[in-house]
Amino acid sequence: MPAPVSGPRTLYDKVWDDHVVHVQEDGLTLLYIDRHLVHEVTSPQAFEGLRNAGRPVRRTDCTLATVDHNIPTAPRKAFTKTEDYTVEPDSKAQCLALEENVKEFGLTYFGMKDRRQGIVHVIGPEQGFTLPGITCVCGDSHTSTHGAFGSLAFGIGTSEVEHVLATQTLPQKKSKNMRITVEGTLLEGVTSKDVILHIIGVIGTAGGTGCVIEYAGSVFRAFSMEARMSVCNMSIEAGARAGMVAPDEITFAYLKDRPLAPKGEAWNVAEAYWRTLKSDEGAVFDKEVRINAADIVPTVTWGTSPQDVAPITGSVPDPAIISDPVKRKSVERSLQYMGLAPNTPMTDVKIDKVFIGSCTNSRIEDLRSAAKIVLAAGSNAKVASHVRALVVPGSGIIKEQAEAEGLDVVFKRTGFDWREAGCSMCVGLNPDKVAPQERCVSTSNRNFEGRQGPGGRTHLASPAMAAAAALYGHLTDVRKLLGKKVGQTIPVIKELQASTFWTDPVLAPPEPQQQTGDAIYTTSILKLPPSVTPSISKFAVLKGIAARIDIENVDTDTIIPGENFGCGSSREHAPWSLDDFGIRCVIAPSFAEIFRANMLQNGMLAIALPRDVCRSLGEDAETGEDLEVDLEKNEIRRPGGKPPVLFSIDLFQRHCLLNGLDYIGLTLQKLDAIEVFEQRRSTIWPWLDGFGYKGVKIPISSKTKVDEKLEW
Ligand SMILES: CC(C)[C@H](C(=O)O)[C@@H](O)C(=O)O
Ligand code: SF4
Repeated sequence: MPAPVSGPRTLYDKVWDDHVVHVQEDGLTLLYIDRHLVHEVTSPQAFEGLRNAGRPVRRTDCTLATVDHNIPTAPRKAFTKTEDYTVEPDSKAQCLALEENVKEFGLTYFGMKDRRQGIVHVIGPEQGFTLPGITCVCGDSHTSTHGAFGSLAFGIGTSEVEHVLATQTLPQKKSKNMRITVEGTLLEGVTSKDVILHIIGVIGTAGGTGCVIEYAGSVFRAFSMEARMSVCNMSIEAGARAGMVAPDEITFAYLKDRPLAPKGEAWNVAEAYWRTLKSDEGAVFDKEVRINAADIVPTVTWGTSPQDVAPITGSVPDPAIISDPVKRKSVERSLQYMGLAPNTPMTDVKIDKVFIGSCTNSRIEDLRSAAKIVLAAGSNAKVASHVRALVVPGSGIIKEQAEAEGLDVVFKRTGFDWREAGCSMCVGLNPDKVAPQERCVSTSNRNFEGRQGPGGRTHLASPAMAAAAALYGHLTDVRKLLGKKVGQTIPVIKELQASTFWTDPVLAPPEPQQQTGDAIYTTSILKLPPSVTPSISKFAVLKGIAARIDIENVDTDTIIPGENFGCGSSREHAPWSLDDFGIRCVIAPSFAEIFRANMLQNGMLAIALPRDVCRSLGEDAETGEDLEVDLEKNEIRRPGGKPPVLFSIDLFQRHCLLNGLDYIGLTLQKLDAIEVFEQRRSTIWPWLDGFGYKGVKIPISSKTKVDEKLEW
C-alpha cells in the first residue's frame, strides 16, 4: 500500500485524499465521483449494462448528459426530430439511444433543441457543473479539460461509465505527481494553444504517462479560464491521466453566478475551501519540467501525432538525419501520410480547410481571438478562394454570445461558415469531414491519421493561427498580421458580459424524475436482484500466434500494436475490436492508461515490458510459432526452447482477470462506505449535492436507502 502523503501535499494529493471512500491493502482506492458528464458515443452500452443488471443511476443529480460528437452542425432553426436531423445511421442510433436512456434513467439532458447543448467539456464549466476540488469523469479522454478549475478530472471507458452510473465511485490507483512550470512572458501572438503544443513537443505524447500534471508558474497564473482549459484539455495528448491548475481569483470570477455554482452563504463556504486547494510549499513532485515562456513561438504540427510540432518559423523535419531506425520510419510514414516533403518551410504548406472549434478552442475567447485576426487583416479580407473554413462554437450559449458581439458577422462576411455547436470537424463522426488528401488547419487536439475523415491531413494550431491560415491559404505566422496596430484602424470587438447569456427565462430547470419532499432529486434506491452477478471473461492462459507491429504511439483511432499503445481516446471500441479479432493480450513498452483500463474491464491483458524484450518477442512472433501467456505464473513462454519472459501486473487486477470478476459487483459490496462518504460530503461540501437551478432546494439528510445488498 503506498504510504499516505504525510508532509506537504500537492493539489492532486489534496483532491485525491478528499475523495477516498475505501483503500484496499494494495493501494487500490475507491474514489468518490462528484460529477459525471455523459455523451452519446460512450454511453449506450453502459446504460444497456445497467438495464440488464436491473441497476438504476445512483446520483442522477450529479450526472449531466448532452449530444455532441455525432450531431450535424447545420442550422437547427428547422430542427424538429433527431431522426430527421441526424442522417447517418450509426449517429442517429447513438443520439436516439441517449434520448431514450436519459428519459428512462431520469437524467438531466441538454438535447439539440436546448440552447445549453454543446461539447461536454464546454458545457460543464459553462454551467458551473465543473467546480474546484471535485472529481469529474466522462467517457471521453478530454475530460482533463475540467482540471483547469483545480478539479481531478479524467476520461474513462464505457465499462467505467457504467460503474460510475451504478455506484458514483471508481476503483483507481493513484498516479504520480508531475509539475510543468512555465515562467516568463509570452511573446506577442503566442497563445495557450502554442504553449501546450510546445510542451507536448518537449515531453512527447508519453511524457506524462502515469502522472497527473499540475501546470504552475506565471504564465498559467496569468491565463484566463478559457486558456487554462485549452492547456488542461491537451494533457491527455501529453500522455497524462489529468491536468490541473490551482484555483484562484480568476477561477472564482469565472464561476461566480454560473447557473450551477453555489450561491449565497454556500458560495462563501465553498470559496474558503477552494482557497486551500493549492500545492503546499515543499510538496514533492515525482517529475518536474521547466519551460521558459520566451522560447515559445506560434506552433503547428507537421505529422500525425500531437508531439510532431514545429515552430511556424521552422521546416518539415528530414528523416534522413534521424539515427534511430524506428523513429526514422515513423517520421517517414507520417510525412508520407501528410504529403509533405522534408525541409519544406512550414509557411509554404498550402491548405484546403480550416476548422475553428472543438473542446480545445471553441470558447468565446477563442472565437474573439480568431475574429481579431480577421479584423486585423482589413475590411476587405476574405478567406482564400481555395479554402473552406468553418467556425463552430462549443455551445449554443457561446454561439449566442458571439452573435451578440457581432463575431458571426465578421466571420460570415469574410467567407467563414458559421455553424451550430458540436464536435464537428474535430472527429470524423459527423458530416463535417476533411476529404482524403485534403489538408486542414484545425484548432482541435488530435492529428491522428484519418482523425478528421479518412485520408484527411491535420495541422493543429491556435485559433489565431487558423484564422491567419484561412486568409492566406497556407500556414502563416500570425505575427504578420499582428504587426499592424490592432485598435487604431481596425474595429475593436465589443466584449459582452458572459453572464447575460447564462440565464434562460424560457427553458425550465430539468425535471426531477423522483421527488422526496421538496428535494430536486432522490438518489436512486439500489434494488439489486441478488441473482444478478455479471462477470467478465476469465483470463488464465492464452496460447496462440502473435502479430508484430513496429509502430510507436498507436492511437485508438487506428488501433494496431506499437509503443505507447492505445494513446488517444477513451473509446472502449478499440479493445472491443481487438477482442473481435480474437486478440486478448497486447504486449508493448507502455500503454495509454484509459486504454489499459478498458482492456482490463473486458478481461483482456495489457503487458508492459522493456522495449528490447518487446522486440525480441516480436521476433518470436515472426516465426509463426505460438506464444503462451500464462497469467497464473506471470510468464510468457516462447518458441524454440527459449527461457520464458516474466512479467508483473497489479495483484488486484490479476485477481479480477483470473476470476473474471465484475468490478461493479465488487464495488457494491462497499455500499456502506459509499453512504458514509456521501453523508460526510453533504455536510462538508453541501453545494455538491443536487443541481443548483433556481428555486430548487437541496436536501441535507441522507438520501440513499439500501433495500438489498448484492451477495457476492
Ligand atoms: C468519442 C470519444 C470516446 C473520444 C475520446 O475519448 O476522446 C473523442 O472525444 C475523441 O476526441 O477522440
Ligand atoms: S476532442 Fe473533439 S471529438 Fe473529442 S470531445 Fe473534444 S471536440 Fe469532441
